Amino acid sequence: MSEPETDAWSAPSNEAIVLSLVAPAAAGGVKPIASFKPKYTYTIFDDEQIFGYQDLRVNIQFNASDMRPHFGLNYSKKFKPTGGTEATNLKEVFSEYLPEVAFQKQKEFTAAVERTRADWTPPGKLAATFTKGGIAHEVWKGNLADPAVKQLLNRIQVFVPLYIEGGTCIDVDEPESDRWTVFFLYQKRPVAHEPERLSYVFVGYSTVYRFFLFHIPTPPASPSENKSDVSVDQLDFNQEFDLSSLPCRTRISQFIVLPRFQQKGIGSKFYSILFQEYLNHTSTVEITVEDPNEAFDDMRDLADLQFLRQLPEFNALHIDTAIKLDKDGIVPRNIFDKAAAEAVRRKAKIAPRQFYRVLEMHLMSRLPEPVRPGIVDPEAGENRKGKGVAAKPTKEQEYEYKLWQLIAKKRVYRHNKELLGQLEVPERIAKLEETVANVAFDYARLLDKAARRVDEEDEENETSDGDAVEAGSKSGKRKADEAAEVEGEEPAIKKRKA
Ligand SMILES: CC(=O)SCCNC(=O)CCNC(=O)[C@H](O)C(C)(C)COP(=O)(O)OP(=O)(O)OC[C@H]1O[C@@H](n2cnc3c(N)ncnc32)[C@H](O)[C@@H]1OP(=O)(O)O
Repeated sequence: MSEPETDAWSAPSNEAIVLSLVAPAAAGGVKPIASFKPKYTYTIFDDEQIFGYQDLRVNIQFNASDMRPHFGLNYSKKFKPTGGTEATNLKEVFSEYLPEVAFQKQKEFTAAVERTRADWTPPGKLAATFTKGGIAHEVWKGNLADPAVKQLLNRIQVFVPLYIEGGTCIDVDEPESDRWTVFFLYQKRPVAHEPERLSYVFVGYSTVYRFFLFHIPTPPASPSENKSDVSVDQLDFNQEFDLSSLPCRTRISQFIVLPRFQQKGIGSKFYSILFQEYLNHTSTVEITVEDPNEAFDDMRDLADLQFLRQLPEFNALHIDTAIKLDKDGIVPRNIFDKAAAEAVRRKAKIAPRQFYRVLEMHLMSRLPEPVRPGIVDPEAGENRKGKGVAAKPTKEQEYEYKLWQLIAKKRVYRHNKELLGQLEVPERIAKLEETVANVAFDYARLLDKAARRVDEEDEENETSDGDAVEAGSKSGKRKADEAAEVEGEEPAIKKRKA
């Protein structure tokens, strides 16, 4: 028997799968609000190919409000099982990612969408509202221990493998599920046939995990002091105490804005709301992000820069040009006021590496114009001001630039110590120079974005359940091929920024 012509029976999974948000249609049935294709399917299908169908379309529909899913298949021909080869069982594959309700009949799904209650609201509690592009948005916050939050998360987790490279779904049944907080982002849109009524349209979500911090206790100066120094030994597990009041590190784990809603400033706003939420949260000592990708990194860098620049004590940080460099080449400790910087960092609850990167970016933006790195390609041998003729810097300006480079070199060296330590000294120096040039290029790119940003947010009304201070920003693509980190701990080398 001849082998099946696999090409004729294979379909690229990124093309064959179509996800859509639907709402009740005026004349009955459902109507699509938005459709989009997955970005990644390699964790689900080998070589991102689905075998065994012709003219295949995998339709995954979601009721735009409660996100009840429906899995549907369309194809013109299915491969007949031959000698152990058979068509991929798509229902079986997707049952790992979608809840059981997704596999009910289309008419049951349609009836459920039609039945959506007019007063339906997302689970949890309303945490913040904002307006973007004239559309009202709401952020709802709930704990994973809440069955309604768990149900909604179960329905949308399929977006993790489809949109986050290397992302993994949360085990919603894990014993300590109450450590997860989920933020759901919704738009409120007028219903087509009843324009005076608004209905919820799911836009994205984020999950946040709480790590408790157990420190070796340092004796407090007074009994009332030192809320954050808690030792496991000090806790009396026979007594009832509120775990949620313990100091913690809060980690943004997954963060998704659906494709239809991207590139509109919505992700930046959502991040700022989360950041503000935990800035106001007394138990949170530090806000970190789990393995961010380049787009998220850019969004966060700009948001953090914008937020920090609102703090006078951050703006007061500067390069101390009076500092003298030792002949032995040891980098002085206080090129900027380290104690003051650390105080700002703690107040802003930003993890050390992220904070000191943003500070470097800010200090670079304050360098005198003739020495300030611009958007040039260091690998193309362009000078730091690009191909144009740069004004000649003074000696003092050159010295300030050198001090800035030393700050960046010291951090980059510490961050990549192991890797750089394997190189011979001349190579090590060259690699460090090259990395810092790339870092400067990346900062220049981000600073350019920050400067060009038209901040529409002031004209938009916004409220939140806490004090509404925003750190909104936009996003972009990152270039550096450098180190990654588990924030708050020492980093491992990974494709990210230095
Ligand atoms: C911790 C983690 O989960 S890491 C994984 C992050 N998640 C993903 O990668 C999943 C898929 N991607 C996404 O969910 C989204 O693309 C995100 C979250 C990364 C970014 O969300 P977005 O809503 O697109 O961000 P936002 O719109 O604020 O910024 C993106 C771009 O839009 C631009 N933009 C901002 N406001 C506007 C606006 N009003 N109009 C047009 N463009 C705008 C920004 O300048 C930015 O441009 P850039 O790409 O040149 O920098």
